[in-house]
Amino acid sequence: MSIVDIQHISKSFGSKQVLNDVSIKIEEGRIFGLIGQNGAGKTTLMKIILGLLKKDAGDITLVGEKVQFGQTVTNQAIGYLPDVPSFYPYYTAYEYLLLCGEITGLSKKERELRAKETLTQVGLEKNNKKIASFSRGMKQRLGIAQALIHKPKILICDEPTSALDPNGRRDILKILQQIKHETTVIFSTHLLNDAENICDDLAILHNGSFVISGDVQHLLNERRKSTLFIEAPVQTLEKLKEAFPEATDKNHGIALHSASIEKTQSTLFQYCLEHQLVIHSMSVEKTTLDDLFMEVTAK
Ligand SMILES: Nc1ncnc2c1ncn2[C@@H]1O[C@H](COP(=O)(O)OP(=O)(O)OP(=O)(O)O)[C@@H](O)[C@H]1O
Repeated sequence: MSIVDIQHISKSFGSKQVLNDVSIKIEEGRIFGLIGQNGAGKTTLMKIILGLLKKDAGDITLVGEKVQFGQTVTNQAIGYLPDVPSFYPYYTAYEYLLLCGEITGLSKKERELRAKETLTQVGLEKNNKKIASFSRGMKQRLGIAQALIHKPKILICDEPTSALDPNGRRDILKILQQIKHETTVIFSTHLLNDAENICDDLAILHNGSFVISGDVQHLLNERRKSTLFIEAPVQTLEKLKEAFPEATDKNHGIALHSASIEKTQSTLFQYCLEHQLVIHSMSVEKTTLDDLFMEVTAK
């Protein structure tokens, strides 16, 4: 079931058209990656979903309700983590979440419970220090806890990993993966590796339009490459190069290009068996999100 339905959204700033008739349905219980280069319009679209920015045309339906600019009814279903979240530095994480819970209208008992639950979700439950001493990664995790305090159906994160080191990024991606069954995650990024690691679905925004969208694994499988890599002892590689003259050297093995990977794979296996050749590994070159992005944005 789609939890967010974006239909024919357009938005310009002066003469600059940032979004040009974009439509997409976002499915419940999945992680949706909104991918695009800097300035592609990701934040603009997120702000329109949040009712914080006026669209020029189109409609957005969120959990069955139409999003209206300036009205916050639909935001009860959303938790939002801006790209640079700001906090009161002299609070502890727990105190800060109690305050957020109060602003959201939770009762004292509910906010105490939710503050503890969300801190556990983001791995900050044992931290009693003031937020001022937090690393960027800890602040980002606290930002997620704050966005989840009212148990939203959707979490929108704007570039949540962009400013983090590898450990901080890994922590955030892990949290997003853990919560997706309860909270549909929409996150924007230009870090293709992060998107490939955790997104179920994605859409790539380029020149104001979605140039491609869909299930990530499906999109990558559709573009499966036609190169086979073989790693083997030197003697085997030499014999294979004689038998398959089209093979080229690659790293510590050989690469074989073929229109029919399966056929080549089986011919090669057969050849190795017949000649009693040992191979270490045989793999099909993987298409990455980076490859896909380059392909669809080059047009
Ligand atoms: N309030 C505004 N007034 C004028 N131009 C704006 C405004 N907000 C955004 N823009 C322009 O719209 C374009 C898209 O901006 P947006 O912030 O949505 O991109 P983004 O994909 O989120 O980029 P980034 O990854 O750098 O955050 C940019 O060229 C930006 O300068």
